[in-house]
Amino acid sequence: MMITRIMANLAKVTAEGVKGNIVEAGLVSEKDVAINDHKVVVSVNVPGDFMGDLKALKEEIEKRVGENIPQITNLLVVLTGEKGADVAPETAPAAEAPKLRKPAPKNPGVPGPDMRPAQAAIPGIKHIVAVASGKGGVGKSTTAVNLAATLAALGFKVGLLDGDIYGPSIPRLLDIKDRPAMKGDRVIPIEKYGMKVMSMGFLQDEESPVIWRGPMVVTALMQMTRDVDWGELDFLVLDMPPGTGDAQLTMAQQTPLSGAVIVSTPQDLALVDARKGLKMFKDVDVPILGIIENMSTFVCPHCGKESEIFGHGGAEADAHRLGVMFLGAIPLHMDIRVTSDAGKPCIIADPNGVHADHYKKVALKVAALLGMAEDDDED
Ligand SMILES: Nc1ncnc2c1ncn2[C@@H]1O[C@H](COP(=O)(O)OP(=O)(O)OP(=O)(O)O)[C@@H](O)[C@H]1O
Repeated sequence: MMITRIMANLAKVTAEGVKGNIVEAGLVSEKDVAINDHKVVVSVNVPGDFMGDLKALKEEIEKRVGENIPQITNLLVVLTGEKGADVAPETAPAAEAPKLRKPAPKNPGVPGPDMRPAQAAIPGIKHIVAVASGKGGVGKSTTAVNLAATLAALGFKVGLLDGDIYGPSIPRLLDIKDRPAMKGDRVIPIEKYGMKVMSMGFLQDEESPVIWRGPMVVTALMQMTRDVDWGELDFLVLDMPPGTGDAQLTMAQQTPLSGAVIVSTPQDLALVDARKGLKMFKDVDVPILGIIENMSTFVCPHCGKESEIFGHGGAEADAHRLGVMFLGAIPLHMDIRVTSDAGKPCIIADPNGVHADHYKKVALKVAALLGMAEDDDED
């Protein structure tokens, strides 16, 4: 079995101040190795008192893991833990935190071995905006893709990161079948519709998803945020995994977010799900930019008549009651689903259409809230 051979290879790695090898010392065990087909992700937990050279340790692990296992086509080694986290952000000196973000709470109470204070900003990226939802299926990814593509069409430099590594849908929503290239040890994002896009989906097969465990989700995402050659960006739109579990919470805490946008359907907003999303970001001190109501009204594709199936209108009031901004409403419309399925955001499929207009309003509001545009919309 491949896992046995990988563990044997890992047991060949020793590190300064670590007793025996890294397996014996408990830095890595079978549960830290994810194998998907021919792709392997190894997450190694470096203790806080480790005094050795982290980069050398990472390189040594990278060199050893694949020895005599030619079947491995992709290998991702992630150092986690108090110390290990220092190795990835080589490119991230103590830059100024995004201006909206308050300093990290001293004791945010986030569980997990790789808990650290909020990250330093990533050089070159002005704002990272998380798109989140309290639960799945509300159209979060569709909204993230449309928001990012619209910002790009408005002239901003935009990256889109699919953080939904459990079920990455962005390759499908943007009809991307290419695999990203590497430049040195950095991944070059795929360019599509004027955006730079990165997704775990580019590295895995749709049929056989990787089984991720909490801490690995976070470290994989951090690598995708920092080890990708994003260049200069005004916005990096981060499509979060749906829900508000520990992985999402840690992710929200460890990514230098300028703010979060919550996507909700009208019926969920009145319920607890959207509130959970809000609470999650508040708990880790990430500013909530506002709520986008998705599938707000139903527009009949035959007669064009709008029906408020879910009682549209309450969402805005609910948002205000919850003390957050209402960023706009996107109707439930067949065209949005059809163009998404065809891999085209609305702004590309019909740049002057009514749906593109809805997303433009939302995108401008987000940009304005982050000080990147004037918002002349009255509401
Ligand atoms: N405004 C809309 N009008 C019509 N269809 C929509 C709209 N928004 C999303 N959809 C459709 O709803 C489905 C779910 O959307 P999407 O995959 O974006 O949801 P999600 O919240 O990201 O789901 P997941 O929980 O899988 O991450 C898709 O088929 C999408 O095309």
